[in-house]
Amino acid sequence: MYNIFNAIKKNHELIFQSINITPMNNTARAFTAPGKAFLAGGYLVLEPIYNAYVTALSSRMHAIVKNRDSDEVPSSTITISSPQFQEGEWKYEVDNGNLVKIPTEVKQRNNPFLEATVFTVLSYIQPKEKFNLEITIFSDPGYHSQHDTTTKLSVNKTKKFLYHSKPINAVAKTGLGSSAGLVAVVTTALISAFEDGTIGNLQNVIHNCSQIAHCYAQKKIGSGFDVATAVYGSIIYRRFDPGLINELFQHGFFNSQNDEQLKQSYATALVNLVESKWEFNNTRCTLPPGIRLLMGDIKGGSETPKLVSRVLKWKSENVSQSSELYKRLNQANLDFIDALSSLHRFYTETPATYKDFLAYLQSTSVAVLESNSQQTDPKLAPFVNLIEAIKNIRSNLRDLTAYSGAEIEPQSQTILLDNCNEIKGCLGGMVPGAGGYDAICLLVIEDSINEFVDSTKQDNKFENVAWLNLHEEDDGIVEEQVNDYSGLL
Ligand SMILES: Nc1ncnc2c1ncn2[C@@H]1O[C@H](COP(=O)(O)OP(=O)(O)OP(=O)(O)O)[C@@H](O)[C@H]1O
Ligand SMILES: C[C@@](O)(CCOP(=O)(O)O)CC(=O)O
Repeated sequence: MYNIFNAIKKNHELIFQSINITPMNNTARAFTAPGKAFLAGGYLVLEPIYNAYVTALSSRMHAIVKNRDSDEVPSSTITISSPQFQEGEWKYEVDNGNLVKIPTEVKQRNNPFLEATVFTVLSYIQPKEKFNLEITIFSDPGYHSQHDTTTKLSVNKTKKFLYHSKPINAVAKTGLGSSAGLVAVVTTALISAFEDGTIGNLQNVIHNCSQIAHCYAQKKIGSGFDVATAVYGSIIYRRFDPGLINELFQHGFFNSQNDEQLKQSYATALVNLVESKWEFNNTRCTLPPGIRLLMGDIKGGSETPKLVSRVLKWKSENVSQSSELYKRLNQANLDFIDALSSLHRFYTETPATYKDFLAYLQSTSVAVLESNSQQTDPKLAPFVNLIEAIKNIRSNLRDLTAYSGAEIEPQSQTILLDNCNEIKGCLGGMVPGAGGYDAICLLVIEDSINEFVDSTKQDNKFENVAWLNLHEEDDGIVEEQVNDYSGLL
């Protein structure tokens, strides 16, 4: 009979054949993973048939991992510190003979995302030798409120971080996906501590482990767009089958965590899942040349789980109305994705003409273009299609708001986005992700961005918006220079 366990083991050994499972002493490596702006596909992306468009950001989560002398500790230890936050240290002591075990923090400090990451990676790799790992986390300024902070720079001034006076749970977030970035970068740091190669060939393993750990920490299976973006960068994303992870979480191990046989079969199921090929879309993308993402943090906030459960309830109770609306919203999302790729083609084929049109658009606004739509130059079509797609995404999200009662594009956000459309250089904007009162995302012509921001500063229509100092950087996980963190570690 074909022995599935041996097949899995063989594959596992193949993946790790270049990996030295004993951590290398006193070496350090640094990695970063980006935050996200979810431009198109919210709600629909919960189903594995719809594509979404997610942009990776210049705000990144950092992890520097060091292998310390294992003789310094009584048993294998992972110490994770996040020095920008009060009480930001979590220490996990584990037994190499018993790694398929949910670790407890030595001082009972709870960080479900770190706990889930340590649990998942150690159950997956099961290092045989004793280890003593030290991981330091930093998050770029965009992730959290900048209120009540002090700044520290690295010696060579390439890294700048804000230090908060409170613990992580008491500091307001801006919604860039801090937990997804954290899980992805700590997963990478942990896996890399046991290998001596580059991370390129481990990207899918890192992604799958991170998705499993993130779902485990959240106690729910979201679409995973934030974790996928943290690993792969800006992507057109269609989710994986949620059944993959559901099945793992229904394993008997979670009901009887001391049963040796269940531990073994859980580890086998985990290895199998991490190393299998997941069906999902992670096609790389990037915004067209000369077009910049501008994100505004809004005073106020919304809770994604509440919005999601309201939409899902309405959807299940209104099957035909919801399927028609989903169809229209999906078409608008696909038109948005198509418009962006036609702009890339336009630029590649005739860069000079593309730049001329961008310059023309700098002198006008979406509101003016809409009022003159009859006279618009037909050559402007690729840009007009983008503007039109954004308009259609918004009008369908407003319908979703009205039908479901979930405040996805509430009236104050409609007014704000319409006001942005009055300003020269803005090609339109939307409520990102689940929407609500958290944020807005705009596409603005790069050369107009300073003028755009300045004109909003003098206008009280924009008093509730704080423009975030970030832009698209389309890379996923990358390895950084450890020296760039000197003075901070
Ligand atoms: N710099 C950090 N250091 C330590 N833990 C962190 C850090 N950033 C995030 N976390 C962990 O992630 C949790 C926040 O995760 P949560 O999913 O609530 O927010 P988020 O991912 O930023 O949300 P959103 O998807 O809306 O952006 C924190 O409570 C903490 O456990
Ligand atoms: C509503 C949803 O589709 C997007 C949530 O996005 P955000 O966390 O608001 O950026 C949920 C999900 O995809 O998990």
